[in-house]
Amino acid sequence: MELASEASIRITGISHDGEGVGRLDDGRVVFVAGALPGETVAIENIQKEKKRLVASLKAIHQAHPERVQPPCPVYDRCGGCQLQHASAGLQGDLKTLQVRDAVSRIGHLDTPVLPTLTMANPWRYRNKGIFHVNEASGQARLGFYSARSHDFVPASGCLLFSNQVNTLLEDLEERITATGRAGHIRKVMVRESKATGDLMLAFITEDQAFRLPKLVEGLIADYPALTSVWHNVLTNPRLATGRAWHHLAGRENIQDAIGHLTVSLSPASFFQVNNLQAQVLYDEVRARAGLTGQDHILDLYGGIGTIGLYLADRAGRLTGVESVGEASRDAKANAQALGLTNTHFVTAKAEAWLPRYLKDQSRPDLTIVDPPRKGLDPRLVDTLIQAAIPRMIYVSCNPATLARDLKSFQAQGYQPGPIQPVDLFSQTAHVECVVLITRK
Ligand SMILES: C[S@@+](CC[C@H](N)C(=O)[O-])C[C@H]1O[C@@H](n2cnc3c(N)ncnc32)[C@H](O)[C@@H]1O
Repeated sequence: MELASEASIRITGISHDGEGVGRLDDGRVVFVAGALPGETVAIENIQKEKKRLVASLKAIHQAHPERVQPPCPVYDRCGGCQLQHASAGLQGDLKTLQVRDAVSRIGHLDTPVLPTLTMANPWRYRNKGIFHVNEASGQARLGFYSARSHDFVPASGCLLFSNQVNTLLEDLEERITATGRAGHIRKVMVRESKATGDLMLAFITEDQAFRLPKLVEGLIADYPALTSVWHNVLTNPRLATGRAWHHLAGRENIQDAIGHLTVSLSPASFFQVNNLQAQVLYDEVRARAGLTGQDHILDLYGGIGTIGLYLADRAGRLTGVESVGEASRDAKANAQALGLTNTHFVTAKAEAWLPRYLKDQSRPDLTIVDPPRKGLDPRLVDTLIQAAIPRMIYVSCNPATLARDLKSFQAQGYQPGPIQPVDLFSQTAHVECVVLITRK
């Protein structure tokens, strides 16, 4: 439904999706992609989208002094980045604002939010990407979808990936086209080790079998850096990848590193997408951990064990809990490779596992939680509170659910310390946060 054609407004805030936020003359809030706080802009196509008003940016009357020209040629169409029109410094300030807004508006908390730790060089940092395969007039292209749509945008040459990955993607477009069977492949996943330069590639299809073995043989022969190739079967289109992984060629795992920690990971395992900033994030965890060398650390939502293993030199004992079996197995292998004997990794849902564990084990000295965007399961929050867990470090990739969960902890006698945002996702609206939560 279109409500008014045009208006001129002042942008006063930033949404969690990176849109500028302002008000129409009648006081209603409107979200404008591409507009920055402090700017005066002309907007058009003011429409209701779900429960909010959105508008297109028509012209900028007064630009933010740190507005920059987005370097990506498809930025206005691609849904991957939202903040390329802001300088790197301004992106950090906007993320700090986003976190402050979530903490006060959703959490109703006065917890301080520290300035966001940003990257010195905020480009070509991503170590993983999932690209849609699109076929038009017989030519296969790899790319992303526009924001909130299935409009395909070609993305070979993406500035968040290395030249090596972009070269592979461009060549892959030609090779997939040459098979004449582009429709067989829905997506491809690429992982690049920032430590070794090795590449892992996965072809994602709806079919149970992968039917282009010659494509794999050719790639392995021509790309020495391509050390691992997989097939993933995706039957639920709402997911990024399916549960079934079949090994096609090369090694099963790829090695990568976060700071001093070298790890091995399989294709199904979660790994922070930005190695350099993951180290900054983990150092922030370490700075809050207050470890004595004897402590028992519980690393919930542990992935391949990286946070716990990063701290293991200062721990007496480490228990990791992760719901994806492949990731837990990687965690065990990683601990073994490091020669650690004081670690234990469990495949389980943290909310189901913790109550059972606490029945016959003493409370951990430090509990780390690092959930996906939906935040902590309410049952886990209840268990942590009931057990009077003394010290927790919450690592979050979603300020809104972090604020919601902090509110629950604060209401039950916990004190969140200052929140440290870390920018692991430069050019996008996403931000990671670390906070220590102690029992009063
Ligand atoms: C944001 S990642 C963090 C992983 C790890 N801490 C790191 O820094 O790489 C969240 C992890 O939680 C896992 N996960 C999701 N739901 C879970 C649950 N209910 N219980 C345990 N782990 C879960 C995911 O598979 C994923 O590996």
